[in-house]
Amino acid sequence: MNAFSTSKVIGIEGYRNATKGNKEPLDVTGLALRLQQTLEIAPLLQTFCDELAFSIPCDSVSYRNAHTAFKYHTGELRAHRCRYQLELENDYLGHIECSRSKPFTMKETDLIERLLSLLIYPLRNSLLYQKAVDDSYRDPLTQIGNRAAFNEALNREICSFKRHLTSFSLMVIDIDHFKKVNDTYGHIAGDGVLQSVAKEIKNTLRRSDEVFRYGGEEFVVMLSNTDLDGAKFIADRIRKNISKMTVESHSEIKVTASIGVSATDVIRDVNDTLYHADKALYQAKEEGRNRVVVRP
Ligand SMILES: Nc1nc2c(ncn2[C@@H]2O[C@H](COP(=O)(O)OP(=O)(O)OP(=O)(O)O)[C@@H](O)[C@H]2O)c(=O)[nH]1
Repeated sequence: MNAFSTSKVIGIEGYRNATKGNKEPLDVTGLALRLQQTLEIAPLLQTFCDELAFSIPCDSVSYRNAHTAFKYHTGELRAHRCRYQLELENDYLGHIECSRSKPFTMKETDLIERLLSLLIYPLRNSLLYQKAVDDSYRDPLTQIGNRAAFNEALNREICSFKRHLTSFSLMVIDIDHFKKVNDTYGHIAGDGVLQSVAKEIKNTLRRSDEVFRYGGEEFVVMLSNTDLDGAKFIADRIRKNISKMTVESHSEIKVTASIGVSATDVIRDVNDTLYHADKALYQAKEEGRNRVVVRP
């Protein structure tokens, strides 16, 4: 048997067409209210899937958003599928796909479209909310996490250390004589340097490690499950890579950075790890810059 597959773009027009002549006992108001109870995308989709399962037998439902890379999947994928691109006033809201082992009837796809039409407004609100949350944790210049994001990540690591003694290391990275870069080449060039440094640090790290812009020309790197030796090795590599990097559109600018490193220790208070990394940074500055100083 060949798989039946349908693909369609659905927006508010889809709703108007799908509701024409539909006799399904769908509690539109009740569902609309339930869908408005959360701004989190996963619980919203869960509510939608529960309603869908109640109205139409489906083996799987998956959602993905190509703009945010968010994915949601429930159930087991089967051969017969109907797939919709969700749009509202030309805003792309993602793709949703339902599957099962027997074909969907026209009446069923009409009902799916009706349900989707109830989903799209709450979904757009969720996506806008998620974007606002993401933006509040991101530095707009370098597109890496900001200080608020770092504070959250640090709290998570501190809790994990207290509960399971999982070690972590911190690196504080400060660009040397950055004021001189701004004074000599201008603030736009200075911004370019910050972007290049953020990119260089990110490219040097493993995927599991995170870099944040702590403020001004200072960055913090969080290395989970990494001891002091491992952190020093990575810090040396970052320092070297920054000193060799080329700043886009300003190849004449040479940049170096000083790095202070510290790690958790069972004897010392875990809350002081940042303080010690910062102290190590000051020592690196005092000792002549463009170097890594480790403070156990
Ligand atoms: N272009 C640009 N400059 C910034 C930004 N944030 C902070 N700065 C500049 O960063 C510079 C920091 O200078 P200082 O704190 O004196 O440090 P420094 O010149 O790097 O000297 P050392 O750290 O001692 O090596 C100041 O000139 C700030 O104006 C930014 O977002 N963009």
